[in-house]
This record gives sequence, C-alpha cells and structure tokens, in this order.
Amino acid sequence: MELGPPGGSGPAEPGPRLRGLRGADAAASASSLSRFGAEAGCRAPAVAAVLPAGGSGERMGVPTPKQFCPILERPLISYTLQALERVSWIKDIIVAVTRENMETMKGIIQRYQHKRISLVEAGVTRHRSIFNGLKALAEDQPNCRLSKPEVVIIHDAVRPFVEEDVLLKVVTAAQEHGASGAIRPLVSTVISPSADSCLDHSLERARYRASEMPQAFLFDVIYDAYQQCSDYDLEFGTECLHLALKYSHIKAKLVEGSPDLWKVTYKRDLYAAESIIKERISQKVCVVMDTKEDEEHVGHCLEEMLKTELNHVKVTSGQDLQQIILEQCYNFVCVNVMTSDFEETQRLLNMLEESNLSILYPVVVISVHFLDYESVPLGQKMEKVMQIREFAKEAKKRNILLSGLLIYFPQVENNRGLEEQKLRESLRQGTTIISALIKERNSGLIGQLLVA
Ligand SMILES: Nc1ccn([C@@H]2O[C@H](COP(=O)(O)OP(=O)(O)OP(=O)(O)O)[C@@H](O)[C@H]2O)c(=O)n1
Ligand SMILES: O=C(CO)[C@H](O)[C@H](O)COP(=O)(O)O
Repeated sequence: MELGPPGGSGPAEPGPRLRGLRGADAAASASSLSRFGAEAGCRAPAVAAVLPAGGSGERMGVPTPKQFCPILERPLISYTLQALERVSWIKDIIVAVTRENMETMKGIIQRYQHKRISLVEAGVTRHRSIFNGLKALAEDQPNCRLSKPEVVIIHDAVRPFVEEDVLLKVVTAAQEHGASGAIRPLVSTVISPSADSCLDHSLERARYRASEMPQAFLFDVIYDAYQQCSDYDLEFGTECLHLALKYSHIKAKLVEGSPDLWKVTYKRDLYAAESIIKERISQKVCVVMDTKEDEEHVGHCLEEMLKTELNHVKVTSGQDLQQIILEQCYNFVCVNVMTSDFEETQRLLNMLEESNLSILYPVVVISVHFLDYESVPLGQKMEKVMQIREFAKEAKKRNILLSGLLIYFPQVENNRGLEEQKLRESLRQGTTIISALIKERNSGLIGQLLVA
C-alpha cells in the first residue's frame, strides 16, 4: 500500500503552487487511492468532503470563532483546508460557514490560494451545517452545480492535522461498509451522574472509544439518514455515525486514528496546535554560503555545529536553492564571511519572493556575518549591517522573518590558541541563537542584529 504524506512528519503541502512540486505529489496521492482500492478489490470512488465551520467556539472563550483564530498569523481553518486539498483524490470540498462570516471565508480562500472549495451557508447546529453541505452535493437539489460523489468525507474544520492515510482508511472502509469513522482510546473514564450530582454509574473505560473525525460514508447512506432524522436529532445530535446506524441501518467500521486528530476546543488547544506546526516547519535548515571568500571554512564549522546542536533536524547546504525551496524548507542561514554586505542574503530573499513558499508559513532567514568586531572599529563596517532593519521590514511584508547575527571572527593572528577558543565559543553561542530563532519564529525579533 502506498500512502501519501510521510507519516505526518512534514507540514501539509501548501495550497499555493510551489513550482514543479505539486504535479508529482498530486499524482502520488491520486495513485494511492486507486492502488489502495485495487488491493481491497474495489475501484477508486469519486470522493468529496464536507467541512462544518459554522460554530461560534463558545468553549474557546474568545470573540472570534475558533476556526478563524490565527496560528502563526494564518486562520486555523486554512490549515485544515490545506490538509484536505493536498489529497488530490478529494474532488470537492464543501465548507459550511455562517452568512456573517462568508466574506471572511472568501478572503481566506483567496489569500491562501485554496482550491476546489465551495461555500454553503451553515445551520444553527453542527448537524444542520453538515446537512446543508450534503445538499450542495445531492442531485435532487435545485441549482446543484457539483456532482454527487460516491463517498463523502465529513471532517470538522477545527481538526487541522488530518493526514492522507487516515482519510484513505475511512474512505475505503466506507466504500465497503457504508460508513466509517476514526476513533481514539479514551483519556478519562466516562461516568454518569445522577440528578443530585452523585455517581450513578461508571463505564468500563477499556470497552469504549472516543469518536473523532474524519468520518466517511457512502453518500446515499448519510444523505438518506439526514433526510429522515428528527428535529431533535438535528438540534441535539453530536454523532453522524449514529444517524447512519439509526436511519440507514449501517454499522460503521471503526478505524484507529492518530493523537493529532483531536478537535481544537479550548484556548490551550490553539497553543498546542501552534507548537505542533512550529515543530513541523523547523525540521529542515538550509545553510547558504558566500562562496566568494577564502575563509568560508568557518561557515562549514557553523554548519557542522548546527548539525550537532539540532541533531534531529536536517541541515543541508544550499547548493541548489531552487530544489531546497521546492522541498519546502522554511529555515535559511545565510553565511557572509568577512563582509557586512547583504548580497547573498538579498539573492536568497529574491528567490524566496519568487517562489510561493512564504504564503502559508513564515520563513526564517538569519543573515550571519563573521566579523572581527573586537579589533575593527564598528562604525564603518557596521553601517551596512544596520541596514538589516530596513531589509527586515520589507521581508516581513512577504512573511519572511529576517534577523542578523554577528559571529566573532578574528582577522589578525596574534594568540592563535586564544582566538581559536573565542571563535568556537562564539560559534557555539551563534548556533544556540539560530536554533532559538528557528524554533520560536518570534516576529518581535526581526530586524535585530544579535551578537554571539
Ligand atoms: N452550528 C454549527 C456548530 C458547529 N459547527 C462546526 O462543527 C465543528 C465541531 O463543533 P464544535 O467543536 O462544537 O464547534 P463550536 O460549536 O464552534 O464550539 P463550541 O461548542 O465550543 O461553541 C466546528 O468546525 C464547528 O465550526 C458548524 O458547522 N455549525
Ligand atoms: O467528534 C465528533 C463526532 O463524533 C464531533 O466533532 C463532535 O461530536 C461534535 O460535537 P459538538 O459540536 O457538540 O462538540
């Protein structure tokens, strides 16, 4: 079986087109569904997805509905859309949003270049929102523009870390069983309180599971269920699998999901989501060298030190920058030896601007300058380095977080041993600073010239 993304290690492929990448990745994703189907003895079904996104996020306790809350300055829902739209075999993605948030949603689709999205109006409950989404795909509805899929995925807009492998599993199981949903082991025991708030009974935790999303259904199974269900179900129901059982008599196949499928519900979940995203985009660092200089070996020393300090991170040299950008590296260390010019950094910034890399994630660029700032008077040499503020202001407009780092590099040779020791110390300190800038992605530090 060939699954799409590599086990959740990297960020979802961006909606905007990164030149050259999308075609190959999309083909791999499309073939994953047909191969999986062939192995299971069935053909690849037509698949669409419905995303309820019409809630107000009361439990989050902030005025903005949680699906529009920013994570690294991008709304949460955009991450979920990104995770679904990179799966090429999902033909249509229907998003249910309230009338008052319709323009906001259109703005998000445009700004982050999301594809294959149709909007419908949300209902006053989650079930009503989902029903509206299904109606947009049903052939019996007037003005129906979309074609009815064989299988429909239902996924909450506030579960951003859904991977292709679990989507594939629920879709294939739905094709065979009529309905399927992701489950997780329970974290806490479920108990039932009596009317006077005393324990009535407790469930045996090992026998129960938490029902998560995504879920998938043969379209007719779930659409028929929604058409038959009562106002009470639509008003108070929380489980689509239950509707399929109650009204279409289909027992859903349950599929084990990953811990990352959890629903962003409370404020702390936003912090958790941000940490996961930061961690994912910090896994690769590219070191770009100024190859004109003789002393470039210090650049290589820095590269080696970065490899030891960030031992779980892939540190590569930037020989083929185009390729590295295509591979979605979001962190660049631009090494300038014995110069305060920004030529190399500027070249990199231009390339980043040409690519669409920073549309979805902030890209960190650290302009490193090896300078003998102890014996050379700072004045003239530093003038150029100080321009970093201006560069950074411009770069920020394109979601690039630029900061500068001075590493002590002795020019005059007097006490070799001592200078060597000072250089190593400065390199070590520089490595720690670089690591912090990449991991934290703090836009408050842009334009700063840090000294190691
Ligand atoms: N009338 C509604 C209510 C909820 N949802 C969506 O259903 C998903 C899961 O619901 P939930 O986590 O309960 O979201 P909220 O209702 O927004 O949260 P809360 O219960 O805290 O108010 C979310 O994507 C939410 O936007 C929806 O489309 N229409
Ligand atoms: O996990 C789910 C389905 O099993 C839903 O996300 C959850 O039940 C939605 O319920 P609510 O909108 O009331 O939070």
